Amino acid sequence: MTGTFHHRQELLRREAEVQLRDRPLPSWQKRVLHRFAAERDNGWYPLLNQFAPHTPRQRPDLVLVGRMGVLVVLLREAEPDWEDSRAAFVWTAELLAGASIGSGMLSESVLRTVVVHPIEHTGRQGRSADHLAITEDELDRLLKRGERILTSDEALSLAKHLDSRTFDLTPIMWNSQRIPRQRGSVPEVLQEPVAPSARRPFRDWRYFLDDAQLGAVRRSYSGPAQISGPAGTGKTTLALHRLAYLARRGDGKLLYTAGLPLVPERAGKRFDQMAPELSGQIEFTSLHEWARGFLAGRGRSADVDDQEVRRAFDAVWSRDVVLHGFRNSREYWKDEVDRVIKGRGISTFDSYRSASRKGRGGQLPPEFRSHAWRFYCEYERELSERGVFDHNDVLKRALVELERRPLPRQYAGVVVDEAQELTLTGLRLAHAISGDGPDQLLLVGDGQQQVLAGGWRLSDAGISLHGRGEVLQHDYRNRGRVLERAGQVEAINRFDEGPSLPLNAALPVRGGGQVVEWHGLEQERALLCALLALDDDSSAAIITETEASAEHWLHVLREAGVKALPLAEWDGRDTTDTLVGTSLQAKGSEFRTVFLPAESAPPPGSREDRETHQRRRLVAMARAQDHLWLSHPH
Ligand SMILES: Nc1ncnc2c1ncn2[C@@H]1O[C@H](COP(=O)(O)OP(=O)(O)OP(=O)(O)O)[C@@H](O)[C@H]1O
Repeated sequence: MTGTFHHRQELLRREAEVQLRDRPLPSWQKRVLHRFAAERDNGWYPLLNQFAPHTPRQRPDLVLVGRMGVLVVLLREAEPDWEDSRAAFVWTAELLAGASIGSGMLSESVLRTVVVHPIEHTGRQGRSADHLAITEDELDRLLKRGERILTSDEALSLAKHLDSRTFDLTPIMWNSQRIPRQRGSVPEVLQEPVAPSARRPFRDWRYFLDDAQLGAVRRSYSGPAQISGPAGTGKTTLALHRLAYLARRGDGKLLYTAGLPLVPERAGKRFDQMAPELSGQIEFTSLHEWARGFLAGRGRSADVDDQEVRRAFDAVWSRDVVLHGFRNSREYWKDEVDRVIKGRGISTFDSYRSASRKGRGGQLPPEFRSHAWRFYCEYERELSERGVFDHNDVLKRALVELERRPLPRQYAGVVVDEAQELTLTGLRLAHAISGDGPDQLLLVGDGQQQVLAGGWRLSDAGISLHGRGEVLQHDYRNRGRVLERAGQVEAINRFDEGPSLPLNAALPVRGGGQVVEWHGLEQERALLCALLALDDDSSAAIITETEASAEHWLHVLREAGVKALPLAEWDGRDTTDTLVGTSLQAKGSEFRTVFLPAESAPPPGSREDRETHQRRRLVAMARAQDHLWLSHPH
């Protein structure tokens, strides 16, 4: 078979020689092209630039499409400029925009720029942030090694798509009207089965950005900018692509941070899948972690003893008699201290008396403001007597330290995801890290998904958008029925910064989906049956409102022998375990199937509790891609 295989390759090579005979290409480039053409039977489709060898500097000489992806090939004697190799990549990516494969779309991750040099080239070789540089004798590295990320049909449809989109690329050794059958001589190693794209998890990142997303990725913003849009519209996706775009420009380190823990780590994992070669240029960390690391770097201790902080608060709460009378909720007063007083950086009673309590609903009568202030002062005293500080103090200290002595080298750009969850101090800190320069700060968020108390105006932090905002509308995550159901949740957006859209105005990209509304007495049994009946091992999660309920379901699953993982411990990696956690812990994630069991917690009393409850419910439902299982109290 090997003999036949080589014979066949030799025939193809000769056929290519004939086809390229009249092209005035240097002989080394011809050798490379013959080699590529000889791979036709192995499912590679070459498209040659019609101007080659006088290809414009910023265009590829050749695009090669195969099961290992789309190669943007530059045949160059010398190392191309960074801008040229990037421009060739972008040009090809733009041609591919809108190309679909099976049920999915493509992402930049299938594209790779490769610079091929003549054999005698002695300059830089190997992988750079932007491309792989090899010499002509190393072509096997491209053609034989590497992960197969497309099926043969997908590769063919992409090659055809490219052929139909431009006259600049001409198929060589294949014709989009008449595709030669692949021969039986294909080595077995190339015939490994590839899961049909329909069954691949949608989060594979095999898609290109839509026009609105792509525009925002590339736009040059003269100052801070904002991306908003309902759940599932690709805000994080866009932010990550923008980071990749900025990283490729190579102006320095970038920061992705968020107003919530877990989110940056999961985003980092997504980024690794998308552009692993750029991961080293971007720091993924929560704002609190960033502040702790920064203070530690300045020789200042910043470790928070959560238990001691809790004890300090509980000591004050247990002595209180007045605030209980206004609202008997520890969480409410904890939020007042954390998210309003400390979160807004209020340091005198006078400023608290007149402070906006944005996002807190209901008025707090003046006498209660003074009690709340006294409560706060006692809490501060408790903290200092115990020799500890809380998370707000860490952010505040970092902010003060940064104002005292700015970063020696600024980030080339800062993305703040889930921005609606930041406190005002958090926002000020993010702004102090990024500065106001062009492309320095990108705020990403959706007020309808705000799950933590509080709020602010950008102007409170001295940030001005001047219309630099984009609103996304196409929901790529939730199938039609899931989106319709989640959109019915009355989740009020109290976060009125910049333009926004509610979930029920989002346009589903994928129809169908399934919503089960379960009513009955034996919820545990029903949920377990539905979980076990899932026809595949794609991702599933049980999302609850309270941590106690999450604990309960973890226990139920484990008792039933179902492998379960707490969402709080999950970093975003693929897993076949069922994930269990609260809607807060589910932020920045998505699952094929989501279960929302009914909970026995007392119904929320105050208006703001009810609103928060509804927003959390929306967040939970909007994590579901295809199936949503809702249980209703009997
Ligand atoms: N242009 C696109 N084509 C196909 N899929 C896309 C596109 N943009 C985003 N997606 C996919 O849609 C899903 C949701 O994207 P993403 O998590 O970025 O949304 P989001 O707006 O940040 O959501 P949320 O606000 O709920 O966190 C992801 O699976 C993402 O890969």
